[in-house]
Amino acid sequence: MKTAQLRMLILELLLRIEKDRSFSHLLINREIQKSNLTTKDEALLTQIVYGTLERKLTLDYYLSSYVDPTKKLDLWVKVLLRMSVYQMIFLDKIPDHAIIHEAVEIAKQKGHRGTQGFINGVLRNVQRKGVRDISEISDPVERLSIETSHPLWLVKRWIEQYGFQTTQEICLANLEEKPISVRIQPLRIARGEAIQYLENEGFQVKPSIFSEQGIIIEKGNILTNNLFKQGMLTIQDQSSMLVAEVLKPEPGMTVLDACSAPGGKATHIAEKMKNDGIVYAHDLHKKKVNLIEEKQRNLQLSIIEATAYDARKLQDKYKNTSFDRILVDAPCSGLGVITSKPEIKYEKTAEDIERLQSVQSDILNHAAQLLKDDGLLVYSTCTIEKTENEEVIHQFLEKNPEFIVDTSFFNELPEVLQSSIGITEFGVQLFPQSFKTDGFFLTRLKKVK
Ligand SMILES: C[S@@+](CC[C@H](N)C(=O)[O-])C[C@H]1O[C@@H](n2cnc3c(N)ncnc32)[C@H](O)[C@@H]1O
Repeated sequence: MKTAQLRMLILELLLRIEKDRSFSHLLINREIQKSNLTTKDEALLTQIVYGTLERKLTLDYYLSSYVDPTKKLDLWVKVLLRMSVYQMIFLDKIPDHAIIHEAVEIAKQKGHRGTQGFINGVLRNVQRKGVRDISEISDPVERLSIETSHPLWLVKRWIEQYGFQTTQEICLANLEEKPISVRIQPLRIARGEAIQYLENEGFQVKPSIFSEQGIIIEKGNILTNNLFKQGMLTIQDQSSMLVAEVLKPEPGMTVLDACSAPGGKATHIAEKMKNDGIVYAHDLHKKKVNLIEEKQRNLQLSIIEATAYDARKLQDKYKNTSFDRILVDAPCSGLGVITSKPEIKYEKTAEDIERLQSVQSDILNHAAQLLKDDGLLVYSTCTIEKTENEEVIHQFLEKNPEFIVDTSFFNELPEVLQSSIGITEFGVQLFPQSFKTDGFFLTRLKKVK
């Protein structure tokens, strides 16, 4: 693909993410599959799209020296300036004059002469005079917000919850690349065998400490690998692998997965059950239920029965059934997965967090009534918000005094994990900076005997 064409494609992708609130990773993957890009172009596209998104507030701060903030700009002009400045400041692959030339060429195709001149002028200023120094921002909280490109309200909220230093670590970790991790399908391949195979294929990998099924891929494209294509491996963040480990499902059990799509954890549970027993997997959205079925097929499992159902009404469905194990992997703000989905930090609001807490509590309250007396229930989310985690559990325990947090699960975690993360009276919160995983919360509940 010609350079100008590639830049135009990047601009269009960024515009779609801005306008349609599309998930960047889904959009990029789809585009890569469709466009037949070379590996080099693929890497450049991914880097510029993610980088521009990740650094949006920093880039706007840089641009504010040369663009009058009261001037109304078309969205494409703003995005084109951002992606150009991103390349000029954060990448050293392409010379500034080439970046400016390409931006002006794009402007030629999309706008009129005035816009070309404007874009050329702004970028030439950046080239000649450089950008504003962030260290000039005197307020440390505002500085952190601009430096790491996290909205001020979110930074303030995290500082209230975790203090300045942890918040700074969270924000910085959200800008770091996170290695992909995969889970072996243990009924089809052993971890050692998979590691050997991948190493022979030129991959750089290492075993995960989170789960005996986990492998971290440090180098190599797993999507095109045969083990992945044949369903011997599935992609899953290491933090998510903890869920089935902590739930401890056994062969022959009856398990409920209340919020299951796309089935990452349901399939892990089925693997741990040696594909013997039954996992009732539900999701609110019918379309998403297909994803659970597809994952089950790919991994050659058969005990998951997936149907669309609102988890807030589970008691109506299972009037005469109770479960050995229940998983509530609740819908959440996703503020723990900003590394892979940077747009989340700009899109979520404090109101979203409050609204989600009410859905989470509702689902947990309903699902928990279906637990057998000696059963175990895991509640998890991929967010670092106490409102969606600790507070949900706190309120649940107040309403349901027959339940307690089964803190013994902490001692079952790998020792390295135990020594680096803490458990509160409500559960375990993983941060993205601790192990290069998603930010993730989980806890295990059981009934008082
Ligand atoms: C965190 S995701 C689940 C991820 C899944 N457990 C996995 O490991 O692949 C939360 C899911 O809850 C679903 N959901 C949202 N509201 C729901 C409800 N009221 N009942 C059931 N599922 C719901 C969403 O569609 C979403 O797929």
